[in-house]
Amino acid sequence: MSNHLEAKQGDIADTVLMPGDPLRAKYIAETYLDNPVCYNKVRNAFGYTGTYKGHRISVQGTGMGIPSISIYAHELVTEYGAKKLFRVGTSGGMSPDVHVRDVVLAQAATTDSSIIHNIFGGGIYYAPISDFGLLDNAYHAAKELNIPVKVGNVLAEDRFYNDEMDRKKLVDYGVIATEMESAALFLIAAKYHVKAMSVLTISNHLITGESTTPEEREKSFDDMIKVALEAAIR
Ligand SMILES: O=P(O)(O)O[C@H]1O[C@H](CO)[C@@H](O)[C@H]1O
Ligand SMILES: O=c1cc[nH]c(=O)[nH]1
Repeated sequence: MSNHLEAKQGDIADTVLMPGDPLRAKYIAETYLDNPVCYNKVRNAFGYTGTYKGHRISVQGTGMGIPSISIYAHELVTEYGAKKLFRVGTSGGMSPDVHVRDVVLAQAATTDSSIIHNIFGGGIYYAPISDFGLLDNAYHAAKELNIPVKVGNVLAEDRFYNDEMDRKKLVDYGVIATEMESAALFLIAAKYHVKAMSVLTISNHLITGESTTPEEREKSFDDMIKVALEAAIR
């Protein structure tokens, strides 16, 4: 048991998929895992462990934003020994090169989060990046599954509603999509010498206005989930 998870030691696998939405965790466990067992219901942040093609995998809802995922990532790694973390999340398209339902592999996560900058101070802007091995696995898993992916720099921003953000400049500098957690996940993984990456689905587009319903967001992003699961067992 940790501060926010009621799992017992051994209940959580080394490899954990981490959607922001706890109901997406339930959907992934019930749809893709054999014999899923729910190990956490604290705060409705559902967590399950089961097997995928014979490999033990957990899926843990992390909530929204850097403070929330930081709690779950920290406890999964330091209290339960998780070693490979895959965020599976929705994201807003920013570049004209991405469209609704595209799968994005986050190579790096640019951020405005003071949580990240405050760790280093002294003018340092740390560059949180995906683990190259996991990224490589996800890229090749997607190729084998015939699922097209875009690989690039994503924005992990502190505010969902943020009309002060200069998105055009970020797109000019290669940022393709926005979400709210990856920078913290990559930073925590670096701190504890474990591996992390993010597989995202474009759920809406901030420039074109394309969007999806909450039900679609909860259930229909199977390509992202398949890429993460296949990457996890490679
Ligand atoms: O779909 P999830 O994984 O929650 O991710 C995205 O959706 C939430 C905002 O709607 C933020 O958590 C953002 O990162
Ligand atoms: O953080 C997010 C997630 C999905 N869509 C957005 O526009 N922002």
